[in-house]
Amino acid sequence: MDDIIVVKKKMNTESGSAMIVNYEQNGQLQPFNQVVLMSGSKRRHELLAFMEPVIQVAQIDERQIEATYLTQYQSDAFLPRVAKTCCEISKAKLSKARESNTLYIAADTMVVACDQIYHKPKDLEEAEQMLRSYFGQVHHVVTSVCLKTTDYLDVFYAVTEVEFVDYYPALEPLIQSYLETKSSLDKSGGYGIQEIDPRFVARIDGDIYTVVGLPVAEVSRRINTAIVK
Ligand SMILES: Cc1cn([C@H]2C[C@H](O)[C@@H](COP(=O)(O)OP(=O)(O)OP(=O)(O)O)O2)c(=O)[nH]c1=O
Repeated sequence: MDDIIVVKKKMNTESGSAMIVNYEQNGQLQPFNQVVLMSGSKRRHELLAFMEPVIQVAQIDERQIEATYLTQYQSDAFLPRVAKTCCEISKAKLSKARESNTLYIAADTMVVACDQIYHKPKDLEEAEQMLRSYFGQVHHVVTSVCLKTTDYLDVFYAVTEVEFVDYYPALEPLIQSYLETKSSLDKSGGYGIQEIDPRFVARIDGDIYTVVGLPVAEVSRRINTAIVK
């Protein structure tokens, strides 16, 4: 993709990596009388509840798509390479979305830490390794979004930078009690920013809802803008 455009780069951070980037745009949003959110994520359901969406879940092989596009984008720096790959996963979630008068929405969230993609942990041991690796470090959370009506496609990604505090021993019981909840297991990167102890977090640079799984203000803005056009 040569036509990647940085739409917004509002955050004046040291690394300047909190941003929203267009990936693919075609056509104009058409009138719709229902919204379908293609996601099994409870967080996304809550964040988009104001649109009263119908919920469907796409069955796709995310790891296969990931392998294909990480190869295709291998000349990019790691973060945009992952983010573009993440966009392809969101697109794939809508590949069978064909009903007319319907706005389809899909998203995908990936955590990039230590130059790796952190997926959902396979067990609590992996969740613990992921969680501990964040302390004293900066990592990035990418959420891609695909908006689709019959002749309209808008795919973009948002990046939020998250910094955890340096580890200190008094955090230990807080880490343990978070892991005991087991709620890390269904989350990319093994944690939920909305549920970890707030003392873990030193800084969030970007939209916190990008971390939770859907940059909902940007979604809402794009839909409204498209309607006005
Ligand atoms: C990093 C992070 C992720 N998450 C969640 C959001 C997503 O539900 C999940 C990322 O996995 P995804 O594969 O993006 O989504 P999903 O499998 O839950 O749902 P679907 O593919 O059907 O849309 O991690 C949080 O809730 N909080 C966080 O801080």
